[in-house]
Amino acid sequence: MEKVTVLGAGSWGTALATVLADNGHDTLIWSHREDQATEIHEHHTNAKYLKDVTLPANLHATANMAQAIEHASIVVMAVPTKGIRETCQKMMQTLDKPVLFVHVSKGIEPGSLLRISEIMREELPASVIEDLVVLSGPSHAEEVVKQHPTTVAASCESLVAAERVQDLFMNQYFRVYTNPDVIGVEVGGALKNVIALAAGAVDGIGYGDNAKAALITRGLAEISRLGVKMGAKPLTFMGLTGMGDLIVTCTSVHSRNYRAGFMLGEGKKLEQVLDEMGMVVEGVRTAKAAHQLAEKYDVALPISAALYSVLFEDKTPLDAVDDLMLRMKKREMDEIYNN
Ligand SMILES: NC(=O)C1=CN([C@@H]2O[C@H](COP(=O)(O)OP(=O)(O)OC[C@H]3O[C@@H](n4cnc5c(N)ncnc54)[C@H](O)[C@@H]3O)[C@@H](O)[C@H]2O)C=CC1
Ligand SMILES: O=C(CO)COP(=O)(O)O
Repeated sequence: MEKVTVLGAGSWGTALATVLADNGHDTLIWSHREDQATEIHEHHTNAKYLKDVTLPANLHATANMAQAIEHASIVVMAVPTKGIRETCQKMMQTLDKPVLFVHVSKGIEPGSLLRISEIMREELPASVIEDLVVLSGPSHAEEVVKQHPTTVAASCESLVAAERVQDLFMNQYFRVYTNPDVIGVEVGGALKNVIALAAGAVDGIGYGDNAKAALITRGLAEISRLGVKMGAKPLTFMGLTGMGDLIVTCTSVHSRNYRAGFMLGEGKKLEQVLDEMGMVVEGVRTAKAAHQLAEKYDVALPISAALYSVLFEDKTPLDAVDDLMLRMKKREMDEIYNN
């Protein structure tokens, strides 16, 4: 049995804490909100994020970071990308021992263009990082808490650390593979949210399955093209954290990115969409990062660029699709890895 603290009590932090508690680990979840910690600890619910779910009785919660850190030999970082730096800084007020970190967030920081593991290594001294493993893949919280079969990958250069995380989470309904390609896993997880916003938008416009299949396929091409330039292995994008997560996010009603995109396609403005969602829509910030990454690495990311113009340049989704369809002629395969 391991002593695990999950930082972040939204849908994903709570669902993963449930898996850990189901596996018999001594699991504590930390929320930055006192009311939410109390709800989880005393009532075994987290109603805003996981409706009609009763959490395991052996899952505990706190809003006290010092207590959360004191508890842990393993820390799971499950806050949205925007909160990663702040949470690391809060943690460092008390953390003075090495722990194994697992992060499960999917984003790239605009401006710095850092992946989550890079942000964490920037904020945390090496002396407190025993190892840092990424856990990612096609995994909606709403299905995990129902114990529906789910597969993900634990990614770290150290196979020993990746296997420890594999053992920590793995059970009958939650299957974990290992993958040493941290860059590919993080880039795939972050960029699929941008494509999912676009997939939601084409459905919101009222277009059909042909358009969505095109977005998924060409979306994977542009994610791979960028990822390879950033140092990822091409094959990773064919796996769970690439194609797998892209499929689930572009096609599931559970996806906040897909649902936000759908509303954009219906003609709603971004601000209104984000208000209505009330949960994190990671693809919006990552679309900004993608825009900057395209320039930095000199890679064409046409779907991400079209989405960016809808989100931040007031282009209508219909016009953005027209622009994509009328781009200059291309060969399908030559450009995937050679731009
Ligand atoms: N929901 C899902 O099924 C999955 C989510 N993820 C990723 O997990 C990460 C977290 O997402 P969710 O839990 O789904 O989001 P959510 O919107 O359901 O919950 C976010 C939680 O983080 C808290 N929070 C916001 N800012 C914070 C900060 N600065 N410091 C501490 N806590 C803060 C909120 O109060 C809330 O409890 C995201 O990067 C997401 O892409 C990954 C796989 C599946
Ligand atoms: O990453 C996810 C599923 O693997 C969750 O996606 P959303 O953030 O779009 O809900």
